[in-house]
Amino acid sequence: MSVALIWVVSPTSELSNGLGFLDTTKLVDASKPRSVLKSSRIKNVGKKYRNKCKSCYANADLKFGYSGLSNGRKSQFDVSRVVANPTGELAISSEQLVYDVVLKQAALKVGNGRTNSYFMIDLFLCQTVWCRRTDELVDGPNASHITPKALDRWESRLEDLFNGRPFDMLDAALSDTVSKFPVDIQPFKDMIEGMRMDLRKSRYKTFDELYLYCYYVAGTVGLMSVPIMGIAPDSQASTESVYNAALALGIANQLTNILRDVGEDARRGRVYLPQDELAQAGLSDEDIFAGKVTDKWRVFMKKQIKRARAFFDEAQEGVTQLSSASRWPVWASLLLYRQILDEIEANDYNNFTRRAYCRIASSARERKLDYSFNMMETVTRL
Ligand SMILES: CC(C)=CCC/C(C)=C/CC/C(C)=C/CC/C(C)=C/COP(=O)(O)OP(=O)(O)O
Repeated sequence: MSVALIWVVSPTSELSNGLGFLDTTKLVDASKPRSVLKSSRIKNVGKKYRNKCKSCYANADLKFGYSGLSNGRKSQFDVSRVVANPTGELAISSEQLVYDVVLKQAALKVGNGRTNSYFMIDLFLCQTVWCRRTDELVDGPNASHITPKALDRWESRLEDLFNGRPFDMLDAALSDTVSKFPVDIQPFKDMIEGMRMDLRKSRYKTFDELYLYCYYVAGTVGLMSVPIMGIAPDSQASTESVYNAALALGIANQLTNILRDVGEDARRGRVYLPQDELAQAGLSDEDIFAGKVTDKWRVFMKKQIKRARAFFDEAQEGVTQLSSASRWPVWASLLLYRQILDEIEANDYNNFTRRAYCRIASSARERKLDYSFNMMETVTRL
């Protein structure tokens, strides 16, 4: 089971118009028309987000007052979540907006994961197959033929399968899963939106923009997974905090992927790094295309790695709350994926021409991963 889940938790996927936003939503510009969804979000922003606590967000430098899941809940609406967009207008951060989806998911009843393990693998596979097929649309062999229209068709197929009208056998398997578990369509739609974003965009001005992309392509997978994995019956944690941790794991994985693949992405003309942070570090796209490891690059990378680790830390707190059947494989995947960050460091931050791999457990002890192993042992005893 563990092996299956380790791979199950690796699809790349993404969020949509369903979320009601594509770029940061303006708080103050009343002159432009907005959708009803956007307006209602804006109205509720103080109420809805005042208990939100994450801070591994925004600027890797400035906002590392990170406070995790179990502490640091803020009693006031967090002003630091309101960011200024490049034109100087105040806007709600992507993290705030994504959190709205977390709250929506958390309101659905989650089971305790007391399901036959093989059955659970089947369910995961259905979901993973769908994520993989979605990802293949923009990353697979036919990617150059994929248009926004094709993604629209994929989305209506998704709606059909959620309504019990699957198109093919694979859709039918997922259709069956979503009829048995409290799985919401939103993260699935949002993943398709991530594919749309990938079609139209190859640069991210700020971390806020990148965060949204990471939610679309990976955070969604975390949200989709919780209802199937289930929460431990004796867990004292709130459902919201478990979803938050799942979201954080998706974001952490995607940020890690991005840092690992800088060179590969640059060769495809893509830079998934916040442009403003590159500029602050005295770097530009040209430096990335040149692919030279300089001191400036090392400093920049250290901050990016620190941020990714903060998301892993946040995720870690939620893993122990999962049902016992899901805990171990999620832990294993978290530890293995986080190791990629160590590998980037070990490669002296050369992620232009050297690919960082996560080494498999057998060599872990020589690689001084005793800590990780102790953690795994602890978790399996829980
Ligand atoms: C922590 C709690 C409470 C629950 C866990 C919830 C889960 C399973 C979260 C994991 C989410 C996840 C696996 C997101 C996908 C992340 C990602 C970047 C996958 C990379 O996919 P590929 O495209 O296959 O990567 P490669 O580029 O290596 O091929």
